[in-house]
Amino acid sequence: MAHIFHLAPHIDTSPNYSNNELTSPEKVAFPKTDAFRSMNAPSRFEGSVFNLEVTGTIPPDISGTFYRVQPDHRFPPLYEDDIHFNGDGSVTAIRIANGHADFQQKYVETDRYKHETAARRSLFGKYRNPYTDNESVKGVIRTASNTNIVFWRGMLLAMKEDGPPFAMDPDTLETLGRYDFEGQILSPTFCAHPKFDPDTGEMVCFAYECGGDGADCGVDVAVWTVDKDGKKTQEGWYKAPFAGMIHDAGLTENYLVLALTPIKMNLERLKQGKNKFAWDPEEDQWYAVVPRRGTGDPGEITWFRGDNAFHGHVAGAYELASGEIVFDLTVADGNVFFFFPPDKNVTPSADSIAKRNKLSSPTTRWIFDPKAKKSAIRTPEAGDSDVWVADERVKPAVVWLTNGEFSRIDDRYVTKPYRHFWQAVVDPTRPYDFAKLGPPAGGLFNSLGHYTWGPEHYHTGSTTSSVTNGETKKEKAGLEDVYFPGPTMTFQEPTFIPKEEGAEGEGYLIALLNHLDVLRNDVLIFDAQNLSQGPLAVIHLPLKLKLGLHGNWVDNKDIEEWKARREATGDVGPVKVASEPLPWQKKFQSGQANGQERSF
Ligand SMILES: C=Cc1ccc(O)c(OC)c1
Ligand SMILES: [Fe+2]
Repeated sequence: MAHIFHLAPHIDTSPNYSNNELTSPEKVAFPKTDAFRSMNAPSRFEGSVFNLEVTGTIPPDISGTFYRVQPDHRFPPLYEDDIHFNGDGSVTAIRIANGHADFQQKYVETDRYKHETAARRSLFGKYRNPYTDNESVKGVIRTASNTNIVFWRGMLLAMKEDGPPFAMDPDTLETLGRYDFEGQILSPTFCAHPKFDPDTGEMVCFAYECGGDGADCGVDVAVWTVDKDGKKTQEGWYKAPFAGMIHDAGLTENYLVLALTPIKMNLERLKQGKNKFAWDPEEDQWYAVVPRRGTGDPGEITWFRGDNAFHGHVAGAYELASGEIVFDLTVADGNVFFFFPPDKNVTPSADSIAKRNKLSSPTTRWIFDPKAKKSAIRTPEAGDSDVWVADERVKPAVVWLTNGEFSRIDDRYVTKPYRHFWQAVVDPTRPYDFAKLGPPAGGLFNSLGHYTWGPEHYHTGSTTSSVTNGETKKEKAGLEDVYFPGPTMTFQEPTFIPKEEGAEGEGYLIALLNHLDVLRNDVLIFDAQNLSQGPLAVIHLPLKLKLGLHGNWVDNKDIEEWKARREATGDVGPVKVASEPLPWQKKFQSGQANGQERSF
């Protein structure tokens, strides 16, 4: 009898691509590339699993939900060489109470999702490149909402920096709609890393490439504060020195620090249907110190520049009594985004060989003086707008060779001196079963680390003098507590679960574990200050998720309190989603749009 694969050989052998482009929308074979292999093979699962299997004991005082988001392409991409970051946002909820855990997962129903569902195929093309889209979706918000999922005033916001957030119901994961802060924020782009001030309840957020239709490769940057009652209280519009990526930020009592990474957009390249970003190995890494209560005057920002490097994620940030800002993040010494190599038209001399596996990514401490002497410069990209740059280039104050990424802290210490941080760690000295597994999808994050800054780096309120010395200290700057699970496993980003009324760092750490051999995930829970003893509980998922980006823990008390406030009879009432197209869409509809000419 003929085997099904002989009757329908295309399932196995014929990818539905020719010349890199999708040929037939009816077939559903995904590319056979690394972006869709191993842990990142398409999953597309939506649903729930009640009462997950557990080994060990989930501490009974844990009561809340771990929300996280992953890119997970719903359909084969229009281009065979598509990247993981272009996948549709799929949100996972691990709900924990009384020692039990339940699982739910659902896609964010963005405008992109709705159009592609109706067509049963991909319509949006390359990562952040509308010139590669199907004609039928010109003028549609293209964000996949796949990078972060945060809890804000009783709703979940699914975020990606290329578009506005989408609001979801924390209980059902139903998508409520696009969220525009009740008409207060109408920018075409937003951020995936808003910061929450634990003292004031404010959300401080930002956007880049936000001056046009969200795809103009421009230098506009905006910063907003929304107070705890949802009212926008501050807005400042600025120009960056060049059109680069601003992915993460740090918040102190008085400043937002933005990290501008030398990975650059280019409109000509975009119009040619090519990559949005290209690594520029000849450009500096930049930081903008922006006052939280600023107005948009270019002189109120101080830009700091240091030697070329690639920013990872921010651990903590705070101000010293001297007024200087301590800003900690991982900084890699080369292009982490190997899929955005240098553009030969921009940097002809660049060495384009991907050397990601050799990158070093230490936790790097900078000390910025907001009162540093600065001068106005002009750049071709910023045109006739002044960019105020500190006269002295910056060097790291401390370089701690932690070799990880996805730094997290106890979020109650955002804006404050902190001692503890956690990372997904790359430990190349540990065994990895390469023969069986091939290259590790997403990177060799084979360990989880807990780091405690030593006494000389922990700045209690009494620190008054400048700690800038111009000399970079390369050192083990504190205690290292690392857990390695075995040669067939990697971790995703960890998230801290605070103990009620606990001191800084007192609580648990939750993280997804990837089993690369059997392609399945577990959720591990650790004593946050003793990772090396191993997990307290292993929650077994019966399926493989994808490699996600970011997640956050939400206490059940907050979920319940806001649920009551969001009832029709509650003091706040139901979430009000956007009711009108964004300004750039209205312009597009009236025919004045920046041209997105390319058609398919
Ligand atoms: C660093 C992560 C990062 C930056 C930009 C993105 O669009 C993204 O999508 C998942 C992820
Ligand atoms: Fe991020």
